[in-house]
Amino acid sequence: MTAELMIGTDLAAEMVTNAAARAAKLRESTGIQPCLATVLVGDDPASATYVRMKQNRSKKAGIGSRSVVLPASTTTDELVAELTNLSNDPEVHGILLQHPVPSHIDERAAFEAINPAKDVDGVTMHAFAAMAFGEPGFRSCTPGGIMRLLEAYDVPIRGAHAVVIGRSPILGKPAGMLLLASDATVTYTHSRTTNLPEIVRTADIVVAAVGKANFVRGDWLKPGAVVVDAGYNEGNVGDVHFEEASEVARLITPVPGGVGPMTIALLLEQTVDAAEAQSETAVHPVAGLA
Ligand SMILES: Nc1nc(=O)c2c([nH]1)NC[C@@H]1CN(c3ccc(C(=O)N[C@@H](CCC(=O)O)C(=O)O)cc3)C=[N+]21
Repeated sequence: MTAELMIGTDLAAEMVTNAAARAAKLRESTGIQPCLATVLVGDDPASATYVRMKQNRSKKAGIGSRSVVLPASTTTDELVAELTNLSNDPEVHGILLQHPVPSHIDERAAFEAINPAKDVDGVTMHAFAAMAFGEPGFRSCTPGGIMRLLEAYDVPIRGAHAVVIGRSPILGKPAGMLLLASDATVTYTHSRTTNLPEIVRTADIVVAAVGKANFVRGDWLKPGAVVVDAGYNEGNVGDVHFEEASEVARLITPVPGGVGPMTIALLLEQTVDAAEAQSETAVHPVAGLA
């Protein structure tokens, strides 16, 4: 092991402490209790575990949570109706629809039913455009968390070659956009990419977001590369073969304790951002869009 660890746990704890303090202040000054609604469709046990983790962490930070659990047979229309209700509910400030939803549901249509002012998980087209244009706004939580981690470890991004492995709508694709907005040279790779190891070998920064355990091998890496493992495979296993990679990389995120806690910390931070913004625009929460 020669790489230094990029640890998310401590930074995430600091972010959650700050979010909790802001939540308490908002409560005292306005009586508003920041509230995150989570929506889980179907009964995938891993998804249920993640949602529970998000709720527990919210509660500890003094952020209220509302849990909506819908059967796997839920239709797109029914899910859209539920998300529209939450979007119009003045007591809910942030909405998280757990991904993935069952395959018969049009996930994009569901995401777009989330009021952009409450899109604290950064899943709408509105949020994506803001990330792509480098404008302020809610970040997809894992990509946003990754950027905060890279900043905390002073990783140079401008001019660096970042290779993103994976192009999912809330992970790989926005991660690449945020890196591009910070002046990285970004290469997107995915399941149809040919010569993947050769491309990864040219990367200064690798973001692994494919959802395949131990997929990225040590000999795919340029010596001294910065490796961000955004994988969350069964048993807390990342997308990067950690032991091999840590012999070659300069900096690497562990799994667990790397990107995961940053994801949840950003979710809570953005929920408080949303509650603060909505407290100032009580009638039309979607400032500028109403
Ligand atoms: N709309 C949506 N937004 C998401 O952000 C989202 C999602 N859907 N679907 C599922 C993935 C997965 N995800 C994780 C968050 C935290 C950890 C995490 O904190 N993991 C701990 C280990 C787990 C533990 O502590 O037990 C760690 O890495 O240290 C993992 C995975 C968010 N996701």
